[in-house]
Amino acid sequence: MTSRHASASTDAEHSPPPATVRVHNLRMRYGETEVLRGVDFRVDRGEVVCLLGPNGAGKTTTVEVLEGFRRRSAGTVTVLDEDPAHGGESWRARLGVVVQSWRDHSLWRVRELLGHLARYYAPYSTPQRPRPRDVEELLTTVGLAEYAQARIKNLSGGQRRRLDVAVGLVGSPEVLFLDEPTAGFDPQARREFHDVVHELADQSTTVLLTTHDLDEAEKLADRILVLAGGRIIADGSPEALKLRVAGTSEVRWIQGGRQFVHSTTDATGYVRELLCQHSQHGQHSQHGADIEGLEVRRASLEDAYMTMVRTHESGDSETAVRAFTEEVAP
Ligand SMILES: Nc1ncnc2c1ncn2[C@@H]1O[C@H](COP(=O)(O)OP(=O)(O)OP(=O)(O)O)[C@@H](O)[C@H]1O
Repeated sequence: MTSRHASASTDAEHSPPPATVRVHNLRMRYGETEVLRGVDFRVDRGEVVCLLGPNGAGKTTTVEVLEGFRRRSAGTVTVLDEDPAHGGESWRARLGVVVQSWRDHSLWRVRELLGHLARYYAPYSTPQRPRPRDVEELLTTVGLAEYAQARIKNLSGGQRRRLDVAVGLVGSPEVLFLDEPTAGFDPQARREFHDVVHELADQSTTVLLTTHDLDEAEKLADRILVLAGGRIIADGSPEALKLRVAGTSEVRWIQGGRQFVHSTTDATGYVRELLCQHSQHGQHSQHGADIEGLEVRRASLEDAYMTMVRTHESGDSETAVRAFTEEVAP
């Protein structure tokens, strides 16, 4: 556990901070497909929250709705007490955004682009939050000082991503949305980025980021949200989620040539039931195949998450939501 997590929980015990982000019954439909089916969560001021979920779960969609870039199908959403669908320029200036792919301005030089964006934020400066951030300092913070004069098109993927992060930070945002910010980062850049996020949180900046990296989520997040099957199926601190799965085990077996995995808090009972059910059906049962390769092991957070993802990807998202909610959700 980092000191960041410790101090956040101590503060929260004394006075709950105001919500920066409120999402209630958010729904999003693309044509016939309903991607978000009633998403509920809140993010308090100064919290770092990681949104996890398998590919296509709707993480980017959710973040884009919060940023005001995408109009939701239904539900109530506020960010800094405004509905993002109607947020004006002064609201937008209080937000920082790092999108997943951003490929404009390739002929600009790094310092030139940041300086240009910085000027946009100057009218929105307040005594509590001077805007913009100092561009030279920011270049150093994100490790781009020696590339200040480079043209953006000549940056490597990881350097480009560092610039994306700098663009998100230049306006000294009160809330920062980051969509897979460390994709393409080398380990050093990743660690530096984690330090930046910890500093932001210390300055009461609210951070919502998506990632596929559970290790990163565990290091950064005060709270983890897991989105699957169109809903938030787990919401808790990394420690709380780990504690909840610490008592669970994973039962794996092969039947009819297929691998099965089930998470349970009662591995013995589950295995007994599994074998009994099977022997009742007998060799000529409708299942028709023996259980082989039976294995029981204690599940980690990653195991539990992967079980949910596998079930989800097999097309049985209702079961995935149910299974993971039973085991993990608070
Ligand atoms: N503009 C769009 N029109 C139609 N379908 C879309 C659109 N944008 C996203 N989708 C679909 O909505 C679903 C959710 O996409 P989204 O990008 O929000 O998921 P994600 O959780 O961010 O995925 P990943 O982890 O792969 O980035 C996907 O099935 C995607 O194909």
